[in-house]
Amino acid sequence: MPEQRTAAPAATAGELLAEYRPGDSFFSTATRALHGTGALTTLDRLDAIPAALAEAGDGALAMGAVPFDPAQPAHLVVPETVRRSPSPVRAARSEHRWSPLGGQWTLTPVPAPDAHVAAVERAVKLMAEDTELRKVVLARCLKVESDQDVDVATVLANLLWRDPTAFVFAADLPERGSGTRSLLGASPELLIAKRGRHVLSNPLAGSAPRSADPTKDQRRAVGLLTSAKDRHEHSVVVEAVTEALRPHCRSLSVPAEPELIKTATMWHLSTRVTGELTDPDVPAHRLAADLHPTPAVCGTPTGRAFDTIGGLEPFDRGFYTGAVGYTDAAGDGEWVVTIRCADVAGRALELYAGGGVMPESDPDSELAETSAKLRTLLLALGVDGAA
Ligand SMILES: C=C(O[C@H]1C=CC=C(C(=O)O)[C@@H]1O)C(=O)O
Repeated sequence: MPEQRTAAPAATAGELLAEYRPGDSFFSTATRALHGTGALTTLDRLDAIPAALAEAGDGALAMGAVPFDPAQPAHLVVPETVRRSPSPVRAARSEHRWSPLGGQWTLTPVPAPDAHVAAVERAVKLMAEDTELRKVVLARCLKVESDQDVDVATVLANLLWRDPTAFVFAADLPERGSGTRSLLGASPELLIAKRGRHVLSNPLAGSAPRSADPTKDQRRAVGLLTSAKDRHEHSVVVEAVTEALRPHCRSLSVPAEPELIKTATMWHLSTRVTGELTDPDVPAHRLAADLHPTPAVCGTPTGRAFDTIGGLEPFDRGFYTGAVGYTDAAGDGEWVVTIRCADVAGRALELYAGGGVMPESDPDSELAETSAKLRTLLLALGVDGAA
């Protein structure tokens, strides 16, 4: 295999965005961005990354996406060329504007909103009958079709413009028919970041929609922070993340109380779990695989929740609620939870949003929460419809 080429760094993430073409890989955090073009090789398993990177040179990295179902193939690429931008991505906001996408849109919810409410009711009933089942994350899909090909680069730029501190990504996916297929999103949730000995995971769970009215917005934030149901939902995820990281860490720090974080559309309860690895050679993707799927996207206990989701959701999640990110040749990397995302091919997009269902969940509020979460992508498309 030829070695991966590292292009001269770009001054800004906006410069990288301007070079992005469908089929490329893009990943940005609040402080830096990466753009991969071409493919030296593609891989369908995370554990194939170290051997591929050993052939691709000292500074090489692999990028890509892992589906929700760990038994399904991943789609990872060792790009031919990687270009980085080390500057804060926030700057990208002043560099370009939100751009409209042309075309007429048709929106089809799958399942219909009433059916999602019924699925949540069913999950609540299942948890009442079987108290071992403590949490199930139920999602819905919104099929969005345009009368023209979707301009993937503009959707990506709009996502970054609205949420410059989110983890904004574009990953190439295996084609369904003809043409490229991409996974695009702006996730607020860090599954794992690993640098040398240090690891950070930032589980989120417990949500409230933002409001344009500042007083209402603040009230919702305080309501979330003091909600017993949301704090319970959050603690289940923190517990699972801590348990998955503990065997790898010689020290682990877990704040006792969650804090609030906000995206352009949502408030979330957030906990930053930090640790020091016993073995600094454990690569980032291995930690991601051990953490995935957390109860932020699946439930507790994992196997029971996974089967319940299979019985209640009328679609295959595919790459939604998987993980997306990169690992470099040193084993360092960042993997985020694939939420607030869309699977795009040609004129069609599939948008997804879900929420953690607890024994005390209110089904109508769960539906409203998924509608609010879908707005991340709808705003990037410029679609102003009720989801
Ligand atoms: C599953 C999703 O969100 C997860 C992440 C943050 C908060 C969540 C919640 O409050 O339910 C979910 O666990 C999604 O956005 O589709």
